[in-house]
Amino acid sequence: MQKAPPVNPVEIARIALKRLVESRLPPTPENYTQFYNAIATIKAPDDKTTDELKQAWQILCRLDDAAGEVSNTTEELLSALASSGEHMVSSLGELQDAREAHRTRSVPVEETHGRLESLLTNLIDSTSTIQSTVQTSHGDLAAIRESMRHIEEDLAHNRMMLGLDPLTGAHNRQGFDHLLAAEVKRARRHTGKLSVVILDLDDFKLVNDRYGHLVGDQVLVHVADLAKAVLRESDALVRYGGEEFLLILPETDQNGARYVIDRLRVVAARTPFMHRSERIDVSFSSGVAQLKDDENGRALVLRADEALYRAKANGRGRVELAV
Ligand SMILES: Nc1nc2c(ncn2[C@@H]2O[C@H](COP(=O)(O)OP(=O)(O)OP(=O)(O)O)[C@@H](O)[C@H]2O)c(=O)[nH]1
Repeated sequence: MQKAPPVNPVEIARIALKRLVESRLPPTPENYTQFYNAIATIKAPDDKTTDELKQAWQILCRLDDAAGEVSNTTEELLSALASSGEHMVSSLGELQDAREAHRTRSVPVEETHGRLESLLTNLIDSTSTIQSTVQTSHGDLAAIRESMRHIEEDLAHNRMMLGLDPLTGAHNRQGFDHLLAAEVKRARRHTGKLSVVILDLDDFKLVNDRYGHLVGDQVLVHVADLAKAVLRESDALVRYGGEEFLLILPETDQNGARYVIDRLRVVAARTPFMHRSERIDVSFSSGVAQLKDDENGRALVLRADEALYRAKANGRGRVELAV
């Protein structure tokens, strides 16, 4: 699988930093800006597939919202119809009583009596027609409500699949924005603790070159599985780039995040990927950032990315904490 082209400023900033490190220029703001602008110009988001995916994602979210609203409205309609149905049944009874009372009273005016009786009969007829319509609509709406429930389930499933990377089963970039925004919000409401780790496999190109892309893919799946085993239920694993993963760690400070990385390193060393009885060891570099007050998700990820590139520049296989 090829690395997706950059689609947002964080991605562009990430590549700019990488190129800056590779070119061995001092990381001054001027140099950074120059690289950023150059890359933003060259690598504008032009990948149709990614754009289409993004649109499909947005449509799905909107559809999901709309389905929720229709479902609520239907529910309200159902209860309104049920109560007005009850109303009609009781007025029907009242009308019948009135007709009965009128009949039993000896009213001499025959004509008035006749008119009144036919009026009451009409009223009874129309009320009973409305009542049977209400009954039919009630059945129809109940059926619509049931199919809406199925659509909601399908949409939820599609949205989940759209947010997952098909190779590793980790969340993909599409699902990531949504997840991170939700976790930043949650952190603000609770303890405020949230850390993000970006993890990049070292010299992964060598694995592909030596064993082929398919084996490279299997190694990526292996690493994702190890990460999933190490993470808590509430943590999220994102396939952030080709051979890059991002961990969202709620309720976790920098030290906790570092602990998670160390655990993953130990587990990866103990459980190497085996290819035809040959051991393929993977090492990774990582950058950790803990959410600051008044910082948004993008800025948090950018700081983790900067830390990652320091880890790469300082010799690989290491973890660096963001400043
Ligand atoms: N098999 C496989 N390889 C991938 C995938 N996505 C990216 N890659 C490969 O990952 C490699 C990344 O290479 P580089 O960016 O040079 O990084 P690296 O070799 O890991 O070296 P450093 O990151 O600098 O330590 C390339 O060979 C990509 O083809 C994928 O989905 N499957």
